[in-house]
Order: sequence, then structure tokens, then C-alpha cells
Amino acid sequence: MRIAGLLLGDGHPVAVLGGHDARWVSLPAAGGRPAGEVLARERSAWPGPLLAEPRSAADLPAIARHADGVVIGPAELRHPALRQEIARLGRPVVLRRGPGMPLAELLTLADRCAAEGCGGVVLCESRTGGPDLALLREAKERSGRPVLAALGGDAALAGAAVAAGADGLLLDPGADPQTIAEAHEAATLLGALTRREDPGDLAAARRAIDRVDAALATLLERRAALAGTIQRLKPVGGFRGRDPERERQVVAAMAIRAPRLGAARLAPIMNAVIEAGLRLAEEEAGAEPDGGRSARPPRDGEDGPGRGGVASPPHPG
Ligand SMILES: C=C(O[C@@H]1C=C(C(=O)O)C=C[C@H]1O)C(=O)O
Repeated sequence: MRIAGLLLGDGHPVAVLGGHDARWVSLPAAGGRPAGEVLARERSAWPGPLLAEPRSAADLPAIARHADGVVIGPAELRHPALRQEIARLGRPVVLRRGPGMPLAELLTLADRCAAEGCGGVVLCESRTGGPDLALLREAKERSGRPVLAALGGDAALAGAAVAAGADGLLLDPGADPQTIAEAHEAATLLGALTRREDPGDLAAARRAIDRVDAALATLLERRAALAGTIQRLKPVGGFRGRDPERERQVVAAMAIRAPRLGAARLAPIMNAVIEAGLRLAEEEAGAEPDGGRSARPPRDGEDGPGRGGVASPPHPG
């Protein structure tokens, strides 16, 4: 399913609409300003995919001229004549479930819109207080259509919505930059962890690998912090306290999750990761004012910091 250049649905990345990947204009929120004026201004400020929610059929010619798709709110959805006129524009439509609208009704209305000639249907789960993620899952499974989670102006549930299977996150128009960034971050990281992408060209495949690398970097940073904690807790930390048997167990456990790579290919990768963590831990311990002594009091007979890693140089290999 495509809205201008934006691909939505399984195999495609999670999109942020109302922010990063597409914008939309709510004409009901624009007061009495003429649709043509509002949409022309938005169009000149934003070259990407643009959607618009009409107030009435009078807004449709301007939407046809300036926008790539239509957002239909629950009231308009239940208005058969307006819904049909919107569908006849032939543009993709986003159908927003309103408060109390049963899922069965939303699915029926989606089928009607498709039959009436719209250019593709996207469902949108929207509810005061946050999207119903169980309903979102069911809507996706039963309809086979892409599903968005409407988050309003709050990205707190963005990650949960992505994990529940949302194909896109719909933010209110005018969401603040921090909320947009948070939603985009959740779409990137949770998308990389929970969603299989099926990119169709080199540029899309590189964008997909960038998302996986973003998740990897986040986890590597977290891993290095934990490895540093372990160095402080071990009787002998750092390179001097290296534990080959434990490292073999780490690789063997990872190989179960990464069977195509397998233990033989993972071993040198994890060796580099482990050594980077140990090097960082030693550098940070060396930078502490007390040389890391506060991490563990010296034991009987010890006069140094009692941490193998503190004094040892970086491992040569
Ligand atoms: C973290 C530890 O210290 C070292 C680093 C390891 C790692 O980064 O996974 C594993 C074993 C040790 O060589 C540990 O002993 O668990």
C-alpha cells in the first residue's frame, strides 16, 4: 500500500505520520480558513506525502489538488454520501476508528470504501487516552490492511504500538519536535527488533540496515556498561580477569539465536565486542580520581586497587 512515496504495511518500515515520513492537515481544526489556502501553504512547506482530513464535501476539490491521501474521521465515515465522494477521489484513505466504534463496523466501512473506488485503505486505531493495541492487532489480522496507531501528541506508547504490529504511528498535526523524535526513535529501534522488512531496492535495503545498526549500537552501548559493572564486581576485573569459558558460553547462547552466522562466525565478532568493553572499563577505571579503588575495597594483603584491569595495558590482540 502506497501513499505517494510512502510504503505502508508488512515488509515495509514503520512510518511516522504527522512527523517524519508524512504530514497531514486536519481541516476541522483549521476553523473557517479556506481549504485551498491551508493545503497550498502546507504543500509548499512539505514536498513529502501529504494527507488531509476534510470538514465536508466542499473541501474535496482542494484535497484532490494538493494532497496525496485523505484522513476520514469517525463522523465522516458514518456519513455514506460524503464517504462515497471521498472514495471517488481515488486517493488512499486512512479510516480513523472513533470512540466506541466496534471493530466490525470499521472493517465493514473499510470494505465499502475500497469497493467505492478509493486508492487503498489504511485503518487507524484511535481512542481517547491512547490506542487499544489488542484491537489494533485484531484489525490488522482480520483485515489484512495496514494499521496505524493514533498517538495524539504523546509518544509514550509508540514503542508498544510498534511491538503490537502497527505499520505506522499517527501523531497530531503540529506535534512538537521532541514527540516526533521519540516516535521516530521507537519506530527505528522497536521496528528493527520486532519487524521483518523486505526492501525492494538498494536504497531501501540500506535504510533498513541503518535501522538494525541503530538497534545494535544501542545494545552495544548498554552491553559495554554492564560489562563495566561486572569488571567492578569481579575479584579480578579487566583483561587480567578474562574468563574464556564464560566467553564460549556467551557465543554458544548467541549462536542459537543467530544460526546462520553460527558460533564460528560469531566468535571473532564477540571477541572484538568483549575486548572493546574491557578496554573501555579499564580506561574509565583509570580516569576515576582514585583509580577505581572505590569500586571495591582492597582485600587483606592487597595494597593496590585490587582490580586486575586497572593497571593492565590494553590487550595486544
Ligand atoms: C563480563 C565479564 O568479563 C569478561 C567479559 C565478558 C563479556 O564481555 O561478555 C565475558 C567474560 C570475561 O572475559 C564476565 O566475566 O562476565
